Amino acid sequence: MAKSTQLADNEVFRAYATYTAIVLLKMMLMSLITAYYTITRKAFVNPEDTASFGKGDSAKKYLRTDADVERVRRGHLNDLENIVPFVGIGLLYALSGPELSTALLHFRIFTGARILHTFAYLIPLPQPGRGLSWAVGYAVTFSMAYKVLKTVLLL
Ligand SMILES: N[C@@H](CCC(=O)N[C@@H](CS)C(=O)NCC(=O)O)C(=O)O
Repeated sequence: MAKSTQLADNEVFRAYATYTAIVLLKMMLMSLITAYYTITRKAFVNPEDTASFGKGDSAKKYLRTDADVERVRRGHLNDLENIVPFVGIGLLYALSGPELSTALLHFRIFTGARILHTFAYLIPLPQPGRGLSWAVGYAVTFSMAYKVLKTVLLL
């Protein structure tokens, strides 16, 4: 086995890497779900994607938007708006020397909140389910940013 680097020996960094990989994989799954809905609903947004259904008007009817496909796309966009900040701020946070238990709490709550947000958006669950899951994830990232600034602030 290759020799581990110092970062991989740091438990907080390992926790960060673990949960970051989980939420990024979850976000990547949104592409597959989008593709599934696009194909099963036969709702395409690019003319070239309908080519296999023939030419002219027979293919044109598949060039449309579908409520379910758009819902997954909005869920994916919301992941981008929230998971990308988590990845950046989470890395700075992991390097700012937090307690392992506190860091794990942040990472676990964020990951759980984003998974819940996806279920709430796709099922869909009645509000405020989605709103609350979004707010919890957002608050976790905010809390990590606060800790980073409290630790390293240099203006
Ligand atoms: N870009 C978001 C900003 C606010 C936000 O993320 N709200 C959460 C809780 S209501 C959400 O799930 N928004 C739905 C979405 O982004 O499509 C929006 O337009 O709603």
